[in-house]
Amino acid sequence: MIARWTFHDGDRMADHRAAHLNLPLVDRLPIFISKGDVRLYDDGACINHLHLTFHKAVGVTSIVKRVQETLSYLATPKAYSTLVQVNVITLLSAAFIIFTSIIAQEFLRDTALAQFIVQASTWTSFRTSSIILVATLSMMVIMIVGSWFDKGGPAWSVARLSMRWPFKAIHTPNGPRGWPILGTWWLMQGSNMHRDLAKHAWGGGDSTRKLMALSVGVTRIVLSSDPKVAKQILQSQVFGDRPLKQAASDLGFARAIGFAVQGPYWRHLRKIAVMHMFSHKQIVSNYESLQRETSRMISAIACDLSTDEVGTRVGLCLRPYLQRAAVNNITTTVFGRHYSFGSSCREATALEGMIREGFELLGGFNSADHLPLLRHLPFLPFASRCRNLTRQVRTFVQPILDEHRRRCRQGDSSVSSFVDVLLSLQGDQKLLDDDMISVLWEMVFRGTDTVAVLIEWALAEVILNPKIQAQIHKELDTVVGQTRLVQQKDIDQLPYLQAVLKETLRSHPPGPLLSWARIANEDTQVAGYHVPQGTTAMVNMWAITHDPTVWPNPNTFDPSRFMKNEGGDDIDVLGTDLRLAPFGSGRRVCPGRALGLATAQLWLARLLHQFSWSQDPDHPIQLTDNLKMSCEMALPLHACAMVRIPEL
Ligand code: HEM
Repeated sequence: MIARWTFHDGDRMADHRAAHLNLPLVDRLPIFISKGDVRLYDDGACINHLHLTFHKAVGVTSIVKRVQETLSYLATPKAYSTLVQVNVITLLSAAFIIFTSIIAQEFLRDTALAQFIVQASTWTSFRTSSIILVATLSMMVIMIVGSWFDKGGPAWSVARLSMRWPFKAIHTPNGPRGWPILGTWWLMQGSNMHRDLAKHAWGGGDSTRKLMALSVGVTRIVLSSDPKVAKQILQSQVFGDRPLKQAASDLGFARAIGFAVQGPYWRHLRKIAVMHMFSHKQIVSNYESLQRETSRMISAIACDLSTDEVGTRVGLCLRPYLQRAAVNNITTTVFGRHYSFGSSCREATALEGMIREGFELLGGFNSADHLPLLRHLPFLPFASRCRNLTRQVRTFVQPILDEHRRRCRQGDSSVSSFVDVLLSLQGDQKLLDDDMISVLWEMVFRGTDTVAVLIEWALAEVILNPKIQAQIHKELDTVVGQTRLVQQKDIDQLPYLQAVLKETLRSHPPGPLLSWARIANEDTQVAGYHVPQGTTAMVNMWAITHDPTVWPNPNTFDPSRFMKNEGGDDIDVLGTDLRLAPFGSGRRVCPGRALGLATAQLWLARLLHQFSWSQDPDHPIQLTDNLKMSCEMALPLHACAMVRIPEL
């Protein structure tokens, strides 16, 4: 490669090196250099080494440009948080100096040393720190007051200030006004966050429906509630990374598929996931264990069914059955192991505890993700909880890896679980143990609650709509009959059951905000708005699936909208059609979607084939959301069941 480049006066070296010459970045500061040391590389080898001298034309344009660059830097969130830190340090130093002079006066009294300390602190350090303090406080007050008047909250105000200086017209998205420093904090948490965000997006008209600006502390966010704009975000390479939350980072998830940054390592993991862990062959080979776990769940439910003294059926809380089956389903797939929950099995209890703790840490709102200074406060237990969990997970998973290795050495080369898949990788495909633990543990987190939550919602809707239940029973009896159990191969012949599941995914997407957000890795345009690098991008899938302009009568549970023979649209839910993309879309689409869907279809089919369900009069069903890591029913589903087809 022979690269030619004419440097113009005032050009930024760093940009040219990165953009045109493929040269290593030496400095990223927005400064203009007058002398340059340029090396040209071809395939890593230095082929030319030039010393260039630039002659700066000192004119009005270059001075304005220089001021503009400096102010742009000052108005970035990074500079803003530096300002806050300077302020805190200044306050502490001032307090320290006052304290020292008081002590000196008190203990050294009229000695020469005391007089020196008092004078020095009064006239030098104290004054200097006071000036810094007043200056930083005034800047903060100006920024805080300014941000109060700006749409989208303070993080957006800071970004706009940086982008628009001096007087550039940049089109940025609109959004609700935020509190100083905190921004629209109140909108970004709570069990109904997806609904609140949808109300704001719809309330602001077409522009905020397409793209709404929000701020939480220093985090600048854009949120889309429109299928076309959502597609633009999710399928773009620019939004191919995720913001690394403190929990994800402390739990080692930066080395797992969900949070690894786009690059050779992430591509390697995705390839392993697509080709080995979630390949059609692997999913088919899991059918047997899936059937076994489903049978165990159904037997447990059947075993606990009872009637009271007058023969009325007693209701069951279904959540524990679904959750435990989901954990076992995923642990047999991932580790090749089944756990006996509810017994005195210590491993099962530990596993349940770790999963619960992981959900709380990863699914909860952590202020330190948005105000990084808080991470340094020693009395917040978040970091130590993450460290404890990481230790526990390692202690739990490492022996499983070791045991699989031992079996392998003894000649057992069967590949039946994800652990086997990862251990069977050879050469440069091999992963380190710690990386394997992160990958496997992420699968356990992601694969566990989603399916259980989905089936709980599906059963609740079916029980509330007896006609729908009757139609599923009719379809099942026609296709499967009453003399055998549902098999995986029957699912294709059950279009109505599939439509019920799709309608559940539409009405109650398990990840209404697609769970984990994306981040812009460079400045870009979305829906005609400028979105700066580092902006967190979210999609409100719940808002899309409840938008009457996208789905007529969105609040009615109507599976026929997916039945072709009833005039419906049998759309693909795996990420191609953004009107219903509960598994996300693009390069970060859920790799476990086929497995998750196959599990949910079999569970629903078998639960409805083998039981007839009705409301528990003591616990009327309420369709209220509770958004945690996934969006579950706020009140767990209680229902009465009558056996239609016993476990064979
Ligand atoms: C009903 C079941 C499921 C639903 C609704 C669901 C939903 C999602 C969603 C919305 C995302 C984010 C996609 C995006 O950013 O575009 C995701 C990512 C992910 N899911 Fe699932 N999921 C399900 C089941 C599973 C299962 C069973 C597994 C694994 C065993 C799994 C593993 C993952 C992983 C590893 C990611 C991160 C992918 C990446 O960032 O590259 N999911 N899932």
